[in-house]
Amino acid sequence: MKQKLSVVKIGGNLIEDPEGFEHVLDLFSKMDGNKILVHGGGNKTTEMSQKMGIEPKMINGRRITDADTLDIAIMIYGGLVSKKIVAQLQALGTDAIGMSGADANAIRAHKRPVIKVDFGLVGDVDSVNAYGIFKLLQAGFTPIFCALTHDGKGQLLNTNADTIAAEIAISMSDQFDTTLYYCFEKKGVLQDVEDENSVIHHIDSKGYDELLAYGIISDGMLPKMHNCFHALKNNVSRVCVGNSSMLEAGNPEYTTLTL
Ligand SMILES: Nc1ncnc2c1ncn2[C@@H]1O[C@H](COP(=O)(O)OP(=O)(O)O)[C@@H](O)[C@H]1O
Ligand SMILES: CC(=O)N[C@@H](CCC(=O)OP(=O)(O)O)C(=O)O
Repeated sequence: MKQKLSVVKIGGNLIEDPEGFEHVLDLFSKMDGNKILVHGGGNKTTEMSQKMGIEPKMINGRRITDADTLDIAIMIYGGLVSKKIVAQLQALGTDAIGMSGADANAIRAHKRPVIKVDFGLVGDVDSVNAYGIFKLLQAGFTPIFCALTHDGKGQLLNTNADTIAAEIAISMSDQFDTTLYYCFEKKGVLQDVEDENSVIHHIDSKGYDELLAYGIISDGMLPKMHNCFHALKNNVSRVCVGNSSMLEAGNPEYTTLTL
C-alpha cells in the first residue's frame, strides 16, 4: 500500500492576515505523515509593484510578468514569504526547508508561448523532480515551495502557485496516495462569492462545466478549479478546497472535487 502524502497550498490572502497565517501554519505543522506546503503571495507582489510604480496586470488569474515584475516576484516569493513561513514552521517544530523550482532542479518549466496573450516571464511546468523531493521527505525535511520555476538555462519564471501545487501532487502520486488541499480565505467554492454560507460541498466535472457556464467561478478561482481537475485526471487521489479549518479533522464545511 502507498504511503499518504498531503500537498497543501496556501493562498495570498491567508498569508497576508497575521492571525490566518499563524493559524494555518499551526494546523499544517500538526498534520501527520508526509507533507509539502506550497504558498502564493500574489497580493504582496501586487502591493510591491504598485509601490515601485509598476502597474500590475492579471489575466484569468495569472500575472503578466515583465523583467521588473519577475524581480519583485523573486524577492517576494523566494525571499520574504518563503523565509517567514519557514521560520514560523521551525518555531512550531516542523523542519521546513524553503524551495523554489530551481533548487534541487525541483520544477522545470518553459516560458508560456504567446497565443492570444503574452504573459511574459511566466512558466508552464515541464517536469517535477519527484525523486529529489522524495529524498527531502525521507531525510525528514518538510519542503515549502514558492511560485517560481526555472528553465534549466538560468532563467527563473513566475508560475501560479495553484499550478505548482497540482504539478507536485501529480508527480508524487506514482509513489504516494496524495491529497491536494487548496487552502484560502473562504470556506470553499461558493455558489455566491459574497455569501460564506453558500459552500458547494461537492463538484464533479459536469458541475464544473455548469459553474463555468453560469460565471459562478471567476478570477483566481479559475486557475484553482482548472488545477483541481487536472490533478484528479492525473492520479491525485483527493482534492479539497476550503479555509484553514479544512486541515482539522471533523470539519465538514469545505468543497471536495471528483471527476
Ligand atoms: N465561486 C467562488 N467561490 C469562492 N471564491 C471565488 C469564486 N469565484 C471567484 N472567487 C474568487 O477567487 C478568489 C480565490 O482565488 P485566489 O485569490 O487566486 O486564491 P488564493 O488566495 O488561493 O491565491 C477568492 O478570494 C474569490 O474572490
Ligand atoms: C503567473 C502567476 O500568476 N503567478 C502568481 C504566483 C503567486 C500566486 O499564485 O499567489 P496566490 O496563490 O497568492 O494567488 C502571481 O504572480 O500572482
